[in-house]
Amino acid sequence: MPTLVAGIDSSTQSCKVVIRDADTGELVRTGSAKHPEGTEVAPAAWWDALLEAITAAGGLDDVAAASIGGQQHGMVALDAQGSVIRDALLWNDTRSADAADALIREYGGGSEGAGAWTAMTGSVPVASLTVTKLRWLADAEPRNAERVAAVALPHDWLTWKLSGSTELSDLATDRSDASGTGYFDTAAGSYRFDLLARALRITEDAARRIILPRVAGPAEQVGTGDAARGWGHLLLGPGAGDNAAAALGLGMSTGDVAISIGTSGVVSAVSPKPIQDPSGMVTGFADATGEFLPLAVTLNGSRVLDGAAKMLGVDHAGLAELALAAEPGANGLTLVPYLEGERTPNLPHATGSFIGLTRASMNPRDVARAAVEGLLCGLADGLEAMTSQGVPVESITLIGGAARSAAVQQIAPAILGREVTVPAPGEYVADGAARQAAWVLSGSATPPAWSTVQTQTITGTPTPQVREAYAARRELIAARD
Ligand SMILES: Nc1ncnc2c1ncn2[C@@H]1O[C@H](COP(=O)(O)OP(=O)(O)O)[C@@H](O)[C@H]1O
Ligand SMILES: O=C(CO)[C@@H](O)[C@H](O)COP(=O)(O)O
Repeated sequence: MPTLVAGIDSSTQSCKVVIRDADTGELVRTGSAKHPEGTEVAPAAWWDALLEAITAAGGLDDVAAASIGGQQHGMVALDAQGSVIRDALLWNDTRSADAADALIREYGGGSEGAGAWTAMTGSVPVASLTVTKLRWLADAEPRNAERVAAVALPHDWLTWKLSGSTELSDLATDRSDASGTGYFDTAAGSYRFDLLARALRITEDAARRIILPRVAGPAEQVGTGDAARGWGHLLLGPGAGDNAAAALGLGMSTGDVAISIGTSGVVSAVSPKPIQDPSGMVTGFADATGEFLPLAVTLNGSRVLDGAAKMLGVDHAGLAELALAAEPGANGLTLVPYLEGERTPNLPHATGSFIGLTRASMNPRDVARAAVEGLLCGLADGLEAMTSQGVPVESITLIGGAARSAAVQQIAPAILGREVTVPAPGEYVADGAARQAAWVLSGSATPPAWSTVQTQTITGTPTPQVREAYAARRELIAARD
């Protein structure tokens, strides 16, 4: 009987579980369950979905270790009894945009404030980061803020739930997710209680009494499963932020870039040194192995295509067919896809716009093409921001739900100006978590060398004119919103 490990991806839209052979990485079974809609979610819904996905994956009775990768930044505020104080504000909830501005102003504002934050944490605060959500809580719901005894992130809280513990001191996380809070010094690898204090408008002494999950090493066991559920045999890994878990699942190293098109659009790259970008385009997070994982993240990923398909009355295959039937540039039509506001660039109150509609372009093919091109142009901007920080780019791998779109796969090389590789459809975040679990189990210095991911390489003729048109129109929207 092979030794089995479980990897979990608790992402924005769903929870996925993969069970793999710890030695070879071979996929044994899977399960998934949906998450509720919305940018404010009761963490209990993630727990229910995790239990459902575990059951769908055949349970954990024969599994030796598990790790969780999760959507980053979500604020899970706990009281002294370990109860959730209010629904979690997710990474894509923009109500804390003013709080982000205020936190930057308090350090000098503008480039001075942004520079101070990158020096302290690696990132400029935007509404996505937990620190801004805590400031929002302090200002909008002071009674709730007063009750905060611990702050966790989605993956930390779920790992704690898997353990069955109700002791706040058992909360544990990893560097990758801690680095996305905005109160963690990513370069030094330690919490900044002064920033937690500032966020909550309390003294640093009071902030030090708030429990933040212990930051475990990349392959450190953080507990065991809940014995009451029959999981006492299960070793628990520290888990990771979803993007860091994906990097582990893909086996990325310096020079490799992943472009993930899930709910978020993410450009990520492994870096041996911390990245600090005061422009805020690139966030200087950590990875799940001891290195760094700068990201450029948009709020508008797969749902741009979900929305376009719905508008055109087609499914995803139909949308891809329409987009591929159109010419590059969509007859002059551009979609600036800020449907949920935007984070990169930081335009939390922006809305989306079709620009350049004419009688020639007002047809389903060009609308579909503009949707795919607009989505990819936002990601190309993120890639450019990454290279401008000196991050090397040798290969680009497309992952996430919308990377299954034939149109995304075919049009990406033209917009990015580089070939892309597309791995077989899979759950790379959950796979990375499973690899971490196998690493924890092995006790070895490096993650297990599972067989490499099979990929297909796709090339295309670059279409810089499409990006130029997009850039000009993006600036119109930035000036407007
Ligand atoms: N073939 C496809 N073409 C375009 N989008 C797709 C396709 N298949 C799935 N998606 C979209 O991918 C998203 C889910 O991807 P996923 O990476 O699991 O997201 P998340 O990690 O944010 O929960 C959904 O918005 C879904 O509609
Ligand atoms: O905010 C970020 C990263 O900074 C997002 O990438 C979230 O981590 C959500 O990821 P998906 O659920 O869209 O994959």
